[in-house]
Amino acid sequence: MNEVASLAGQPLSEQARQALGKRNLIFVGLMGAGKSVIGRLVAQTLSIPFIDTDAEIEKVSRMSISELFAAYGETEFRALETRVIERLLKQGPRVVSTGGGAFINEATRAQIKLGGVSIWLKADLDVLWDRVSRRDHRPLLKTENPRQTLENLMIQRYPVYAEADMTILSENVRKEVMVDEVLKALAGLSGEGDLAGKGELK
Ligand SMILES: Nc1ncnc2c1ncn2[C@@H]1O[C@H](COP(=O)(O)OP(=O)(O)O)[C@@H](O)[C@H]1O
Ligand SMILES: O=C(O)C1=C[C@@H](OP(=O)(O)O)[C@@H](O)[C@H](O)C1
Ligand SMILES: [Mg+2]
Repeated sequence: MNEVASLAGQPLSEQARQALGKRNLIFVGLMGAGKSVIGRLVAQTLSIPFIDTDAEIEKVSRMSISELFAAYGETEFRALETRVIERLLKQGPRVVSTGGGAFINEATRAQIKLGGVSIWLKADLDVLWDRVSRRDHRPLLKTENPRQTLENLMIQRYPVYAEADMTILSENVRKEVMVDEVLKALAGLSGEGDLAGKGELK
C-alpha cells in the first residue's frame, strides 16, 4: 500500500499534514491573492507555526513596509527580504506567506525552491484589484493608475510564479473553501511523486 492509500480515511487536514511531512509550505503570488490570510488559516488547520515574511521584515526593521520602501528603496527591501526568508526557511517546518515580489527575486526564488513546497495562489485582475483597492498600504501601488500597475505586474510576474510547485486558483469563494483546496493539493503529494522528499528539512 502506498503512502496516500494508507492515509485515506483520515481527516483531510491530517492527510495534508502527513504528506507535507517536515517541509515548509510557502505561499507565493501577487498582491491580494490571499497569501497572508489563507496562509494563516492553513497553518492553523495544520497546527504548523505560521510566519508572514512582511510581518517579520517589519519586526526586525521596526519599520512598516511603506517606510522601508520610502527610506531605502525597493532594492534594499529585496535584500532584506532575501535574508529574512533564508533564515525563516531554516527554522521550519512552517507555513510561510511571502510578499508578492519575493518569488520574483532570483536569489529568494532559489531558496524557496530548495526550502519546501511552494503554492502559487493565482487570481485574475478583477479579483486582485477588488481586494487591494480597499487598502493603501502597498507602496508599489501608489502610482497614478494602480490598476494598470497591477496588470503590468501580472504580465511580468505570472510566468515566474508558474515555477511554483503547485498552483491554486484564488477566487471569491469563502476562505474555508480556499483552505480546503490547499489541503487537497497537499494531500495529493504522494510519497512517490516528483515532490517527494523535496525541501525536506534536515
Ligand atoms: N478567498 C477570499 N475571499 C474573500 N476575500 C479574500 C479571500 N482571500 C483573501 N481575501 C481578502 O483579500 C485581501 C488581501 O488578502 P491578503 O491575504 O492580504 O493578500 P496577499 O497577502 O496575497 O497580498 C484581504 O482583505 C483578505 O481578507
Ligand atoms: O508585490 C510586491 O512586490 C510586494 C507585495 C507586498 O506583499 P503582499 O503581496 O502580501 O501584499 C509587500 O511585500 C510589498 O509591498 C511588495
Ligand atoms: Mg501579504
